[in-house]
Amino acid sequence: MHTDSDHRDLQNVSHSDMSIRKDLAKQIRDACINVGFLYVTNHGIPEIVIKRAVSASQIFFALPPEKKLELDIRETPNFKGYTPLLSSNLDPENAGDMHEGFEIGWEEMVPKVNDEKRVNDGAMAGANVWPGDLPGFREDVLTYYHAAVELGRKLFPLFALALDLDYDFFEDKTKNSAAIMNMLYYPPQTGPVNDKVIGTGAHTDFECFTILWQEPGIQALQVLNTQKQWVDAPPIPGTLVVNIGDQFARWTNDIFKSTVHRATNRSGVQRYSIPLFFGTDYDVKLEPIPSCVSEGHPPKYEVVTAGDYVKGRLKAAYGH
Ligand SMILES: O=C(O)CCC(=O)C(=O)O
Ligand SMILES: [Fe+2]
Repeated sequence: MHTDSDHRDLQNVSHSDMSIRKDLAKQIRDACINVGFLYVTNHGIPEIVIKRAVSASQIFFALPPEKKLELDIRETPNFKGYTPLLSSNLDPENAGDMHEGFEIGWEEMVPKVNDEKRVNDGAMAGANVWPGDLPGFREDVLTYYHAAVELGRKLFPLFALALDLDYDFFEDKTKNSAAIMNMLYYPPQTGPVNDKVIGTGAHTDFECFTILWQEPGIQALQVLNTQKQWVDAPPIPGTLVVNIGDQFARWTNDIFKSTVHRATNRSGVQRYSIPLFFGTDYDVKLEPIPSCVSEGHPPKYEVVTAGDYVKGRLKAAYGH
């Protein structure tokens, strides 16, 4: 999971020469079909943007509990805001996830009166909530969010090419704002190891793909390989992790692998991570791409809209 062959250099992600883009897509295809996880370099998000978002996260999670609970995710429509420790649970076998979170969806940096993107969020509509007295917090978090969304928008054409589709196949399906970002804080877990209490329980992500920043120097993320062994996916400086989620498994009738993963922080120090989950627009139906279906490989999944699907999965994770 962390050899050079798992790295994809995104320098040419939007190259004007389509054959160069197709070469890159071919490399991505292997990772999508075989492991569902890859590291990307030259991802284009400036280090300072990452740094500011992480500092903002550290300051937010250090607030007193009652301040954070003013933004309780259980009190907002459609999963925006603060998740206290142990109040989400991604693996029903577990007692709850040993992390705190702060979740946001699409928002313009300068709020618009009629933000068309957000208005079109349908099943997932609901404004972000922000702490009142943290100067610069919203700006630092949204700056990272927009940079990561921009990266995500460049990756959709690459995934389309990796599936032998036109590069713009997902363009009319990704016009709105189906990008949820979750800033995560994992307190150190020391003492006896209890397999039922881990940072983020074993799960697959719900959307098309995830772009994950993880704290350098701390091993926590693990990926389940085809032999059902947990393989470490350590943070690698200068890279981001990109992994396939269940919407892509549905689009591709399981040709792209949405791989089970989990995270636990046994490092003895605090850990932060920031996944950003990209889906197709919430009103788009998750239908298998024709070339991924055949007589020998019939459709595996019932067709649902992306919004209903994500909402259902979030409800299960947050228990409301
Ligand atoms: O914290 C991490 O490294 C992974 C988090 C994750 O998998 C998730 O939130 O879906
Ligand atoms: Fe995940």
